[in-house]
Amino acid sequence: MTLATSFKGLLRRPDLIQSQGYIGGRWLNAISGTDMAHAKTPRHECSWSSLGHTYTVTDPSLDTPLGHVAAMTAEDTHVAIAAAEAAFQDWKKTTPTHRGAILQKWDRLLRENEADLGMIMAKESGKPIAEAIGEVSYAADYLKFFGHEALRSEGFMIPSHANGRRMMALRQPVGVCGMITPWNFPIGMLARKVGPALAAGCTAVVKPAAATPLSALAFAKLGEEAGVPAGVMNIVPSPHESAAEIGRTLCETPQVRKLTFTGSTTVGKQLTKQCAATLKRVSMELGGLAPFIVFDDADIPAAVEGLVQGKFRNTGQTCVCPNRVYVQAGSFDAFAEQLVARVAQLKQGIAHERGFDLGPLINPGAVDKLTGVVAEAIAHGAKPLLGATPSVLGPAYMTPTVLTDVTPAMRVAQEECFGPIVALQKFHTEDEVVAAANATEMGLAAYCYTKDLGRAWRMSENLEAGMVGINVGLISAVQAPFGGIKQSGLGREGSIVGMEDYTELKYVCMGGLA
Ligand SMILES: NC(=O)C1=CN([C@@H]2O[C@H](COP(=O)(O)OP(=O)(O)OC[C@H]3O[C@@H](n4cnc5c(N)ncnc54)[C@H](OP(=O)(O)O)[C@@H]3O)[C@@H](O)[C@H]2O)C=CC1
Ligand SMILES: O=C(O)CCCC(=O)O
Repeated sequence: MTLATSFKGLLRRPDLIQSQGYIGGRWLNAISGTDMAHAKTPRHECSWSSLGHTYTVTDPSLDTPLGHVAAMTAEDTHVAIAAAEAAFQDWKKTTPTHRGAILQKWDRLLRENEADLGMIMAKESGKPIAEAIGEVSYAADYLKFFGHEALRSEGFMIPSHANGRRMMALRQPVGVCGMITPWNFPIGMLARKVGPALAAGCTAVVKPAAATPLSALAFAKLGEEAGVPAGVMNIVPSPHESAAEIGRTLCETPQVRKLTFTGSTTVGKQLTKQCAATLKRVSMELGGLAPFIVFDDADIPAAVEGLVQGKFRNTGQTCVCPNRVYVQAGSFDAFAEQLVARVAQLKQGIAHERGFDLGPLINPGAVDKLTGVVAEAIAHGAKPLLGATPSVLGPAYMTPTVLTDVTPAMRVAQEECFGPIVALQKFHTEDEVVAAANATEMGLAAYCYTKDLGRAWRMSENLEAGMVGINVGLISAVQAPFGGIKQSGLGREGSIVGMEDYTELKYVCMGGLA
């Protein structure tokens, strides 16, 4: 199966499908690399050809291969870093207006091609097509927002401590930035990192997730058309087997001055350690275990709807998805009943076909892992109100599942469950639920439904999370600072602070003045 055949008739612009990496403004095959024919993961099986190493990208909806993409390695990454370092010398000298205009054009190109980009994303990631197109628009919003923010990266004057001196702080770009992005938001997370980096005058080397290189390469293709100069953004697609060596290269190469990562906490910690040797700046957007708390005084139908929107976004594969649902005893039964009725209405099917709310998970392995978590919960006393049965749709599908009688010790309440599982726990008092919600090392998002204004403020202040939704289940927005506390991450992306991590503040003291 070739990429051209897989996408035949599905795209207005078939040229958005790129199978080569993008380095120094050129579309390149993998240099060569190790012989990956013996790679352990059959889903990313690699092959050798005159075109260089390639690996297979899969459609999780149909469980079929889509085609082959360049299997780049550390060797290609070094070339990309050198290209980014060379490009930085000119890019940092361009005006913010110039950089902003390129980002604005890129924003427009993303919107013009949203149907094609959505299709590419739906095919390789299994994200339902309407949601995938929504993500393209979300990504474009980041480019637009940081296109404007480029003009606002201001330093400041400092009142001098001595006559004849002037003191100021300049904002300057950090330099080459390494970026490692996940499969669950294949374009959104790229735009959230590349937008502020380029706006600040930095250059980038991106390692997209193995499962979703096509979205990243199509994004780069439109960046090229928008006028992003050669070497300013480089994309190094690779199979999972090369992730560790590429990650280490980005972390340990001194010319890379910053690393930004979105993904699991385990990998984030490893990358942070690897960055220590060169004392690199790091931004980490890691796993969540979000509590979703419903008080008796809440609008129960609104809370049910908020939970369904938040939990089932991207078929439950979002770091801010509610993971532990706490409902107060007085409304527990009504909430559970309404929830089950609502979840039963969700339609699941082939991601690139219209009309489905849920798609497959990223791969059959993810289904196996979550099936084990659900089975363990049931073995320890949890009761399925819905689902918990194998899907007939294919190996990467998981039936939407609602469990009750969940206890804090169960894995379903302890581990980030990237899938369509709702785990219900009952609580009695505000103090009890705040303690339970905070009893974790994770602190990304938290949600609370209540009509009591005092309680809304207390919960906003007492929940240990980087982001809190009160009476709302979807909180992501380009204007909002996105990020976690505790072991959910370091730094904030998006919003008016989103460029700070890509700039250095340089203090200048000028003496000998009258
Ligand atoms: N916070 C979030 O938004 C996300 C959280 N997760 C959580 O992590 C779980 C596992 O998902 P998974 O995709 O494996 O997440 P990972 O953290 O493994 O993957 C995220 C990114 O990191 C890369 N990566 C993997 N291993 C290394 C490494 N040793 N060094 C450098 N980069 C590496 C991946 O590349 P490659 O794809 O080639 O392996 C991908 O680009 C999910 O079930 C979910 O719980 C996952 C994705 C996003
Ligand atoms: O799950 C993630 O990796 C990021 C969440 C996307 C968003 O809500 O902005």
